[in-house]
Amino acid sequence: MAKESFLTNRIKSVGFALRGALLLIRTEASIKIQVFIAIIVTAAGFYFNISSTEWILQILAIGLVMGIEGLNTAIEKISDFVHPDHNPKIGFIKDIAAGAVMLVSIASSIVGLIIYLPKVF
Ligand SMILES: Nc1ncnc2c1ncn2[C@@H]1O[C@H](COP(=O)(O)OP(=O)(O)OP(=O)(O)O)[C@@H](O)[C@H]1O
Repeated sequence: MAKESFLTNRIKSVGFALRGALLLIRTEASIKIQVFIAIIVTAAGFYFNISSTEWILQILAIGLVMGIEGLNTAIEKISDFVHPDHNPKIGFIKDIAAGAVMLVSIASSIVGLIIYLPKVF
């Protein structure tokens, strides 16, 4: 059987990644909240006519939170798959992954406050 071309493989990988992103948004409650916040701050960006630099920082903050949330979800799924029972080590792994989401969420919230507080007050 002929090997698939580099381009075909890349296109397939993009398809798998898109399916993963859609699955994440459809099935995970926390990412739904993050998508909602992303829509609100995007609307705020247009409303307050933020600068290009502010858009770049806002888009990076949104992407970072959602990306880390995706990895956190993947870690939770792997943990539940390899060890479905209660286990302190699994709890520790899940707590660390959740901590990573919290760290980027705090940083992103601070970015949002720095952008919008001076515009509102
Ligand atoms: N198998 C387990 N063994 C020990 N502790 C666990 C286990 N599963 C979950 N926990 C504890 O419960 C917490 C929540 O885990 P869970 O998998 O329910 O994530 P979640 O709250 O659904 O996360 P998210 O809201 O991001 O989907 C973990 O951070 C961990 O402290």
